[in-house]
Amino acid sequence: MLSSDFANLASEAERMLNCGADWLHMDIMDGHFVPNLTIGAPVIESLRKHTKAYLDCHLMVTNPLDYVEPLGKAGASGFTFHVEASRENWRELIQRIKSKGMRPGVALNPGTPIEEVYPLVEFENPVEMVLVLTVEPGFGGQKFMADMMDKVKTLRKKYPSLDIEVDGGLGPSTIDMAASAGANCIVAGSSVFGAPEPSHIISLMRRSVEECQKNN
Ligand SMILES: O=C(CO)[C@H](O)[C@H](O)COP(=O)(O)O
Ligand SMILES: [Fe+2]
Repeated sequence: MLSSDFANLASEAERMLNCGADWLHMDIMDGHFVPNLTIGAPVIESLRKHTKAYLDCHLMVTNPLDYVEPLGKAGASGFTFHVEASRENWRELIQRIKSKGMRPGVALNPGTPIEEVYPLVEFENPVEMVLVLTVEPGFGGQKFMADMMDKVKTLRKKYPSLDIEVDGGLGPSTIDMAASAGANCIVAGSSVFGAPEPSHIISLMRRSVEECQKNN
């Protein structure tokens, strides 16, 4: 939703769901972890009044723990925090996210090695999704970093049933790389909102993921 018209968020959300989106990806940025500031719990709470959709919150914030309670109350569905922002407290974070009824995920920046997320996936109370950033976090509309696909391949080999989300620069020209590497949750902002027919882009990307899953 980062590429949506924020002044018309509810109708933009409905439009994307009508175009076939499964989830709404909500980029929460604090102007500190990343050099951009977007939305927080009050906006999630307002949007929740207009939709029952899965709100997939991606927290690009320095103190994710501070957001658990407000986002839980606001009606967030998924809570994906950054491994770079939770090296001291990820165990507590996962536990608190689950206790608020949200689904925990962990994200990693392009410069962070994939090994850093293994303990969170293998923990007795694990994260349920890994988000591999395929651009530097902070802004939509950037170029897809194909070299991040090695991370996706490594994760898929190690964890065959894990939800692996790719985020940044996904669209018709990059989806096959991500899908064949093993990603099964696709975030796309500018390619979808910038298309004359967003539904065509969404179904093209869904087909690519389904084809790759069939062949594996
Ligand atoms: O987390 C993000 C940026 O930090 C966004 O979710 C991502 O960039 C999606 O936008 P686009 O598809 O335009 O790249
Ligand atoms: Fe994101």
